[in-house]
Formats: sequence, C-alpha cells, structure tokens
Amino acid sequence: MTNLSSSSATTDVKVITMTDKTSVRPTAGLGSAGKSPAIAAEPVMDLTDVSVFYGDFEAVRGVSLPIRHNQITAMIGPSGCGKSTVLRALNRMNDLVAGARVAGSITYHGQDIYAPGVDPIQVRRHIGMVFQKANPFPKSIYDNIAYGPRLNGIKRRAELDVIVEEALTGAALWDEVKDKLKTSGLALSGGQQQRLCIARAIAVKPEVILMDEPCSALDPIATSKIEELMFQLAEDYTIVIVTHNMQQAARVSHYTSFFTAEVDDAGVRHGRLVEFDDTQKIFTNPAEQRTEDYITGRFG
Ligand SMILES: Nc1ncnc2c1ncn2[C@@H]1O[C@H](COP(=O)(O)OP(=O)(O)OP(=O)(O)O)[C@@H](O)[C@H]1O
Repeated sequence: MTNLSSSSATTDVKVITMTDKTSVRPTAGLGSAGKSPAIAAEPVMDLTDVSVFYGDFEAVRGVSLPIRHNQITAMIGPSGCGKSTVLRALNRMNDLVAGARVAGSITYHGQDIYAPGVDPIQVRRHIGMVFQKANPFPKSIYDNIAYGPRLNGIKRRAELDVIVEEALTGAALWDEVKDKLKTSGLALSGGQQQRLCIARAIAVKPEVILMDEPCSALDPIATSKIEELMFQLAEDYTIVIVTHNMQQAARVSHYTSFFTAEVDDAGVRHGRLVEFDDTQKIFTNPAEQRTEDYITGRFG
C-alpha cells in the first residue's frame, strides 16, 4: 500500500504494490495517429464525482475519470472550463489557494488523497508537477535537480551525481548540459529550462507527472522535443497533460478528457467533463455532439 501519511518520509518514495507487471505499456506516438491498448491499463488514480470550489464558487462539478498506468491522459476544452483546476486537485496543489476545496473522491492506488492524515507533501512526491512557464530555481543546473533529493535526505555526493545524471538523461537534456552543470538553470533556453523542470520533477521519482500546458511558452522545435520526451517518459511514468492545443492532445495522448463550461439556472458557469475516452475515439468518433463541435472548431 502506498503510504501518503507524513510518517512515511523516507528516501524511498515509490512504495507501490499495484499490479505494474500486468499493466499494458503504451507504444510511443499513439493518440489519433495510433492505437490505444487493447486492454485498458490499470488506473493509478480515480476521480469519482469530483467538484472543486473556490470559496462558494463551484468551478468544476461532478468529474469522474480514471488516470491509467503509464498512459498519457490529456485534458482539453475551452478556456475557463476547469482543466487546470482539476489537474491541480490531483496533487493537492489547490491546497495552496485560500478557500479552495475539493468534494468527491480522488484516490491514488485506492487511497483517498484528501483523507485525514494524508500529508500533501507526500502526495506531491508521488504525483509531481510541471508548470506552464518553466520555473527553474535561481541555482545551478546540478542544484536544481539535486534540490528535491536533498530535501528527501540524500546527502552523499556520489549518490546525488547519479540521480542528477539519470534525471537529466531522462529529460533528454544530459548531452546538452553535462559540461556545464554549475551554470545557472536560468541561463538555459526556454525549451531547455522546461526540460530542466521535467528533470527536477523526475529526480524525486514520482509515479505520476502532471503537466499544465508545458509547451505553451515554447517554439515549435522545443515543443516537438517535449512531445518526444513525453513518449519516452510514458515508458516509466503516468502523465496527465492540460493542453489548449488539440493537435498536441491528438499526437501525444492515449486518453482524452473533454471539458466544457455549463451555465446553471442561476447563470453560474461550472466546468463539466463532457466525455472521456481513447484519444483516437474522441478525435474520430466522439459520443457527444459537443465534443465533435469543439474538435472540429465549431465551438470554443
Ligand atoms: N485561484 C482561483 N480563485 C478563484 N477562482 C479561480 C481560481 N483559479 C481558477 N478559478 C476559476 O475557476 C474556473 C476554472 O479555471 P481554470 O483555470 O481551472 O480553467 P482552465 O480550463 O484551466 O482555463 P484556461 O484554459 O484558460 O487555463 C474559472 O472560472 C476561473 O476563473
């Protein structure tokens, strides 16, 4: 059982008993260009009837969907429909917003991440996050990556060296920076900075990586590098990505969730999940007219 309580602050953050071996591995480059697995992979996380409030405002209402093991799940939909709000709820990032509250259930390996006694810091060690704008610390490349492992108690230089190299290699950045690890992370290009942030996220060995529009500030070349990287990362990680770019969702993801905002009788807009399915199905034969209207550009 994954222990998310604060007493589990060990350096081994991946104490997972799920059925990894029986899960289906993704093939790179799925989405509408390929096929989703014939057998659905096990869910790592499950959202059941999740609503998220900011004070009295119910920003998102009644979302249920699985986040499947080693798959890339995209969240798409028009601005303000609550994609980022749901994403941030998945690792309790909304706890940092005064007045934010989550109703319903979000489980990680069956454990409610909002249950009393669950430590949000432990949740974020298992479920990491990469933000829209690359945000390296004003530290060296090496120290950016070593930061999290050091916080987790790893002090030995040799051990940190291995972690730094592995994380930078995993984020497809090692070859570009191996000779300048003491240089500031802020001196890298935008695309390199975003890969540095991905390396920083994977250095603490999370199981799930949440990405909130990770390419929106990047040029097309840097974007395609990150997309390629996502395919590689899906070999080892479960990824959830919010993107405004439908082509990107179609290119990179195995599953797609389409959100929209509905106006209730009182005139208040709430984000709703319209449809969740294989990406290929969503983009070729969606069940809902609203999904079709959005992906064909007739609305949104
Ligand atoms: N910190 C906050 N306090 C109050 N309301 C918020 C906060 N963050 C988001 N909201 C509101 O919640 C709703 C959903 O916002 P959210 O940012 O999750 O949507 P989104 O689909 O990610 O939008 P975008 O695509 O424009 O980033 C919006 O009405 C937004 O104004």
